Amino acid sequence: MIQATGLTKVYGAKAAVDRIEFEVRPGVVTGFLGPNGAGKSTTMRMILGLDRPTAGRVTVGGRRYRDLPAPLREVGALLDAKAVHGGRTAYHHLRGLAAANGIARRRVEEVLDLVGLTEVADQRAGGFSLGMAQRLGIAAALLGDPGVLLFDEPVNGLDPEGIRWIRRLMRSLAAEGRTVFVSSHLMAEMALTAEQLLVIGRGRILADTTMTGFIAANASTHVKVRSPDLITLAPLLTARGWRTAPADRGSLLVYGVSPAQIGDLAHAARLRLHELAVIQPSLEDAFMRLTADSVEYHARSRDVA
Ligand SMILES: Nc1ncnc2c1ncn2[C@@H]1O[C@H](COP(=O)(O)OP(=O)(O)OP(=O)(O)O)[C@@H](O)[C@H]1O
Repeated sequence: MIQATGLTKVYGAKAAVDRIEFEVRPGVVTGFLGPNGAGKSTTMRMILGLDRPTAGRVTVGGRRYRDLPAPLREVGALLDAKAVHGGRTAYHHLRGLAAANGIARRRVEEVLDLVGLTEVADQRAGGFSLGMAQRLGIAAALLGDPGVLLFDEPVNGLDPEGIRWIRRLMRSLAAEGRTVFVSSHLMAEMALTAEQLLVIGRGRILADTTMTGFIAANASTHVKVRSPDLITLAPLLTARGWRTAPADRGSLLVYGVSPAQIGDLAHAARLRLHELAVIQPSLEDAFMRLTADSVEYHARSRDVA
């Protein structure tokens, strides 16, 4: 369990993290989302004792990181996969960490095997691809068999097989009763991995809820209508007070209405429908709507292709 109370970090005149309160519980994967500059890394760094809070506190299993007697056995973290001494082999990197933390040599072999690096254990980590470096970082996080795991952008640079592997790993670590806290900008991936969500914007908590609750609360289902008679159909839809938005060619999105209502309307007007589909909102839809006011650096729409 990770607990923050009144957690604050001020840089100069700016509060990067502003009196936040949260609990990250064991047994589920909790996603940590926020636009660029929202305060995610600062929060993770404070959890790991790498930054000192300006005010408030954050604890792991009831204790601040710096008060943990054997930190690696309590918390494992992947923050920056490339922050490895490049001249060392993967094995020696892990062996050094294990020795410094009183962890048996046998465990080094176990974690190498777990992340699929056994065959390259004797190669220098400096020559590793980003994907291999991510795996090595994960091996280091798992070394002390900790109950709490933090992953900052863990799927960066991974191929689809690697992404799927991480997703399964995180879910199985949570299913074993561990606390798994993961940040990512990849919404579709997060939607598949996390059950619980913590959303931050401009240093404040914007949402602390389940994945399904978050999407339901911040985005609505809508219906996609494709019709060769759209020119006639569209005004009939808006005349009913239904909000519409253009979709791809020859189709419209209609909000707050069922497919049956649209089908009946089209039938009564003797208009043809070629497609009528319920579109479930995505995590990205919900996230964009919730954080629209919290984004630090907006691209002006005409700057975007
Ligand atoms: N060492 C520092 N000195 C001054 N300002 C900082 C420092 N570290 C972070 N900040 C500022 O604090 C805010 C939060 O930054 P942080 O890196 O925690 O955001 P983030 O949510 O991790 O962003 P990203 O998604 O871009 O990684 C930003 O405005 C950032 O510029």
